[in-house]
Amino acid sequence: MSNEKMRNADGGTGGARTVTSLNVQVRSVKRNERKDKESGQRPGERHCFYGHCRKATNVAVKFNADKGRCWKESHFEVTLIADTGSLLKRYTRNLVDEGNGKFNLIILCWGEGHGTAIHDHADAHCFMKVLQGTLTEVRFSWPDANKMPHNHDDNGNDQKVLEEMSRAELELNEVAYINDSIGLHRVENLSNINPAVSLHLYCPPYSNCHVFNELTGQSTLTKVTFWSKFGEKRDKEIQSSRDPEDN
Ligand SMILES: N[C@@H](CS(=O)O)C(=O)O
Ligand SMILES: [Fe+2]
Repeated sequence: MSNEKMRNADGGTGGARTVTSLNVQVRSVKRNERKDKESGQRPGERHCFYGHCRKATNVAVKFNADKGRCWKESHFEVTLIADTGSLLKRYTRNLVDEGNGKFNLIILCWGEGHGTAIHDHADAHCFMKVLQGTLTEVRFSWPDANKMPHNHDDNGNDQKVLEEMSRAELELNEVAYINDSIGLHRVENLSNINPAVSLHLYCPPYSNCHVFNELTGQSTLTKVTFWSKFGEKRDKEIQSSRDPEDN
């Protein structure tokens, strides 16, 4: 985990609703590219991402989606309308930019105790940076009936559970990276008193992923949804559909 995680010198937040400072650099891209080649994933695709906040609520992201040659710059107004308070039962996913179809930039707002189910990332690269609070990331191996540790259910029956690979606390300004070749994960805000906010970049964007039952390894395909898009709250009906955070 620590190899994929790095601290940034500056950055910070001005509260749950507005991003006031952001500086993300992912220096492990080369290593991840190599991994991808080894695992045969997405041949020919290379991705690299960094963001820099020029002034409050403006985030510029340079994103390379074309083999390291052509840099595309976009500017985003990042206004968090999401409420991280206890009235919402689960974290909210707020789409900031669709990157012309190349990536999704999303801000996640986590109330106290909010967390995801164990999930994959639909073969996408996932970068995340903590903008406020602390998040805990637990990584799991993909289910493999031959390797999964055994446990006993309430009736004493033998069952195979997902294997935990690592557990890490991601603190303010820390950055993490995961893709499906690394494994599955669950992310949680374990604090009882503090909300958390994180910035996520998914490349390519995806609209479905799998959630996994920790006790059996069984997976379910799940649609991912947004609580808000471009600063506008989405319909209640859309928000209430099943999300990866539903267990
Ligand atoms: N990948 C999750 C959030 S995470 O921090 O695991 C999602 O997009 O909802
Ligand atoms: Fe995730």
